[in-house]
Amino acid sequence: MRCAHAVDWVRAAEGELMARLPEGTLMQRAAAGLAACCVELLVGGRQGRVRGSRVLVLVGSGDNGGDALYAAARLARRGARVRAALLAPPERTHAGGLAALLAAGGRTTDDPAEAASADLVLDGIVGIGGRGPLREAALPWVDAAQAGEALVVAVDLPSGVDPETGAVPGRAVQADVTVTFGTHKPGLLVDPGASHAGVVRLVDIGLPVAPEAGDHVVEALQHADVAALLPEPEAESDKYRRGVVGIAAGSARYPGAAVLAVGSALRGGCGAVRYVGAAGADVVRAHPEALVGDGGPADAGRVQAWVVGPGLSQDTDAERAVTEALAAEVPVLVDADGLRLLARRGSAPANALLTPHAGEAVALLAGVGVTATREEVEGERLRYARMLARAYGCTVLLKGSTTVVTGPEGPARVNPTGTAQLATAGSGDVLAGLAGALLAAGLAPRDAGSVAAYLHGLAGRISSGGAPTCATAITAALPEAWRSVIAGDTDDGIPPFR
Ligand SMILES: NC(=O)C1=CN([C@@H]2O[C@H](COP(=O)(O)OP(=O)(O)OC[C@H]3O[C@@H](n4cnc5c(N)ncnc54)[C@H](O)[C@@H]3O)[C@@H](O)[C@H]2O)[C@@H](O)CC1
Ligand SMILES: [K+]
Repeated sequence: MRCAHAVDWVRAAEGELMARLPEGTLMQRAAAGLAACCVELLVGGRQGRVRGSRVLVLVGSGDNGGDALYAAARLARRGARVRAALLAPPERTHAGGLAALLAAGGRTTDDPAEAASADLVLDGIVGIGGRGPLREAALPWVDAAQAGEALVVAVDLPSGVDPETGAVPGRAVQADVTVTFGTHKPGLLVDPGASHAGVVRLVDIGLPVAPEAGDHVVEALQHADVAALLPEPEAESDKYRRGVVGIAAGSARYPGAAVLAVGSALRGGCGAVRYVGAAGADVVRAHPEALVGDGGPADAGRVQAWVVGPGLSQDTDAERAVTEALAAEVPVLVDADGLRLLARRGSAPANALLTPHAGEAVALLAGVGVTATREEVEGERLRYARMLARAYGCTVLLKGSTTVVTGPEGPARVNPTGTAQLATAGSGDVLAGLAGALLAAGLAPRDAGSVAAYLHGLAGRISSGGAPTCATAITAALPEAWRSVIAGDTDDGIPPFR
């Protein structure tokens, strides 16, 4: 599991550690890790070696600039031609770092053309002390670097990305690689910040970051974590013991949503799928193994979890389905039209899992008296997901370029497997059915939501392979995604936090 800690925690943990270590130890650990990563990139890059390669360091006024300068000094000692652009006045530039770089043969520069011709640009403008967008003085350098061929390596965090939220309030560095110290920062794991970070490398500087300590605020599952959560049939299992999921979805106008949700639920690890709603004939035709009833959730017989909402419409039958599913006293996943109906109530049972996209999140927020736009939700998805979880008193899975799953308390989970190819009609219905099946199989709402998002993202990648995909193909790829997780295949192929 990858964990991210809040900035205050990082500063406190660094303070405690620094008090026990000789001065400068942590910065040297950070700089050594950063330099090692740059060496690897330069050796693997167009120069094929460190000696003679051109490195430009963008240096801000804080310790982030210090890290960058010390790392650059190490590269200069190995023969790189290093230039430093000092973006802050000399008295606010890290003195020790600058002295080390000059002693190693590096020079300062005022010429942004250096950024255009560099092999590697180090962004040491701001780290966890950064607030707001890139400032004026940095722009010519960053523009030249991004227009050129250089690999852009962000030090701790791409400058211009909010460390806590991942918000990008204006211009920010677009990094190829981010080398972060001690722990991930939340802004690296959540879009839009995550999309600016490129591949994220973590350098251990000795902070006590074990997930078991529970000090982190954001976490991202990896293959092994998901494998440990997946339901597995036991020798004595039968379809009822494995769990039955009820699906109240689809309408005369949108039968496809029901067909898709049932199809993914059938591949989601529970024992049986019961369907109720207006699309029974279509569901049976597509999935003869589904159990189909004509009443509402209250007449459906026993299930271990409900999924209510995909393609349901918002008429009185739909309203009844939502009311009955919520009253069933089993975990209930509410999606799509179900969310619009739920917004009118302004609350949900504690074992509910709400799965809005940003637009539905806006409606849910309005239901509890909060006005926000879609763009605001997408810009600060951690904050709004948490706000919804607290207001409705249950677990919320906020879909989007980084899907966030969170309860009212505890770390938020962000999904690392997503791909823009998942933004296709019916994809949400597939996710809902899959998560509902996992709920019925006994996973807690947070686990069911995050495991479903993980598998759904993998299946999207498998079915896409870079080409457009569709909801039916995503469903068909779910077994392969599941197998790759339990086989312990490497998850290196997943660009981190994209
Ligand atoms: N605290 C520690 O023990 C360690 C800190 N480390 C490094 O130190 C960094 C934190 O250092 P600082 O606390 O000095 O903070 P930063 O270096 O992140 O930046 C703070 C400085 O930047 C200015 N600033 C804020 N927003 C800006 C913006 N948008 N544009 C330009 N300037 C802006 C502030 O006025 C302040 O002078 C970490 O990100 C990490 O790189 C590492 O060396 C590891 C150890
Ligand atoms: K930085």
